[in-house]
Amino acid sequence: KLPLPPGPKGLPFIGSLLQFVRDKKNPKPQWAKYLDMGKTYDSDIVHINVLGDHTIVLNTVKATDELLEKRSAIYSDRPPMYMVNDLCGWDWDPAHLRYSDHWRLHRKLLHQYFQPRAINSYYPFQRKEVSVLLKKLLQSPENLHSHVRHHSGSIILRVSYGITSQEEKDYYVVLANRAIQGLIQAVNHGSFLVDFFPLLKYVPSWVPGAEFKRKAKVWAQYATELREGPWQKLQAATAAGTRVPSCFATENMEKFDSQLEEMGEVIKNCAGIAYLAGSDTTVALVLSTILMLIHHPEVQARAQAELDSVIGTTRLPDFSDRENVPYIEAILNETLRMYPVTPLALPHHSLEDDVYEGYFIPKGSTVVGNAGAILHDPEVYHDPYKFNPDRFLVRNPPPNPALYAFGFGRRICPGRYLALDSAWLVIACILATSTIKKAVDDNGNEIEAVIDYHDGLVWHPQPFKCRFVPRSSEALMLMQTGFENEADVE
Ligand code: HEM
Repeated sequence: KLPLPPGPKGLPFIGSLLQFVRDKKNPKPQWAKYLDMGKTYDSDIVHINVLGDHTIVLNTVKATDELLEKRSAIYSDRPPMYMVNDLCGWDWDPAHLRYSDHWRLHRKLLHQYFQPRAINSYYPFQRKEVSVLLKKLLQSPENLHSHVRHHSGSIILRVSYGITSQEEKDYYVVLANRAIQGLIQAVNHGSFLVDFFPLLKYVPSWVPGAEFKRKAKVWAQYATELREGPWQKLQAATAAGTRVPSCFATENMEKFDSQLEEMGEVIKNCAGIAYLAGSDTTVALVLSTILMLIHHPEVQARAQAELDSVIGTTRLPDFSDRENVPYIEAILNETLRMYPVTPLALPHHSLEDDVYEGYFIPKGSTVVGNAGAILHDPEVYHDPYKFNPDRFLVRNPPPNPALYAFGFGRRICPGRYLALDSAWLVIACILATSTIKKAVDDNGNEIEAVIDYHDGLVWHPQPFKCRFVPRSSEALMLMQTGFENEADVE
């Protein structure tokens, strides 16, 4: 008998479909639209009904803590996601699996390999790839976005599949990027009617209006290539007796040698999602940080002063320096707060009827933790639209944004430590060696690096240009040589 949380009334039957889900005219990102909706109804949770499908958006820490964390036993499922899973072939993806023992098997494997205790064995690959990146930024800064994508992709391909050849890394980075573009569109809850009318998936693709089926066919092909490509390559190398360096796939195949019939698929799925998730998200974090630094030369100068005084100018910063240079950490935290990579995380799904603050939440609701709203909540982060790394360096700092920027409860991102390590080393090494400046055109005029974001599952800055100006001849040398000790790391 309790009311549903407040939200737009919508039309009979179709609910808010036209009014909200398809609202393309409002330029605000989706997380901000949800936040506005909460303000309109003066509630920290809102309910949206589309064709009888209930979406509940949680706009505050209080609501996500209570439901997604404390009551995680009933909020850790995923919605069925017909477009992306049934039509685009992503049903193997551990991030989309229903809350079950099958999901737990995947989660355990990922946790063991990507937990904080395990990830320092990947430092050598991260140092090696930063060395490659620094050299590229010096030579062709105009290709910044591609360089950063290849940097993140190369690390995760090495860690997941033991891929070391540059040519293969480059090939698979492109392949992942293509698959991600389809996934990002297909996964967005509300973009395709088939998510509300599952029977539509049986409509033949030649029927007028079945454009979604034709798109799904192309995207499914990319999804298959992503999952099969590096995996088949690894299997062929193993069968041929060619040495594959130790990695997630080989270590787990050895560990589960006697159970490969059951575990082979699980290992393959986990390697696939690590490859996918690690290829795109870290890129967005690194690019957003660079963009913020271009706009805040005073922040760069302060970070460089800290690096110089703690590390000196004759070597690159390394992971062992991390706790001694808190300002770099604060810059990353502040970027993650202002421009969270996944502002709406991934949707959860409720397994039982529930009640929150007198509101009824029906079983089977899609539940969205609005990280974007939380990270811009003035009650938690004072003056939230101002870029201010110092907020994290006071005696009682606000919560670390990583608590919300990587999702919630039992589905929280297992790759978060790896991602933060990779981004930290890139930013620390760039700042130690160069000053990031606006690019200049042929006439010597500065080109504005516009802060503009592509809204979607992953919040990417639109392409922008800049230059990396070495801070001294010593710094130039460091950019050219990188971490010399890691040059031979496989
Ligand atoms: C800046 C980088 C990253 C961000 C912002 C990010 C964010 C997220 C978010 C928001 C979720 C959904 C959590 C939820 O449902 O509440 C997630 C899930 C996941 N992420 Fe990440 N991620 C990042 C990097 C990575 C990396 C490098 C890996 C590689 C291991 C990874 C692997 C996964 C997996 C496997 C899941 C599915 C978890 C599950 O459903 O149980 N992520 N990530």
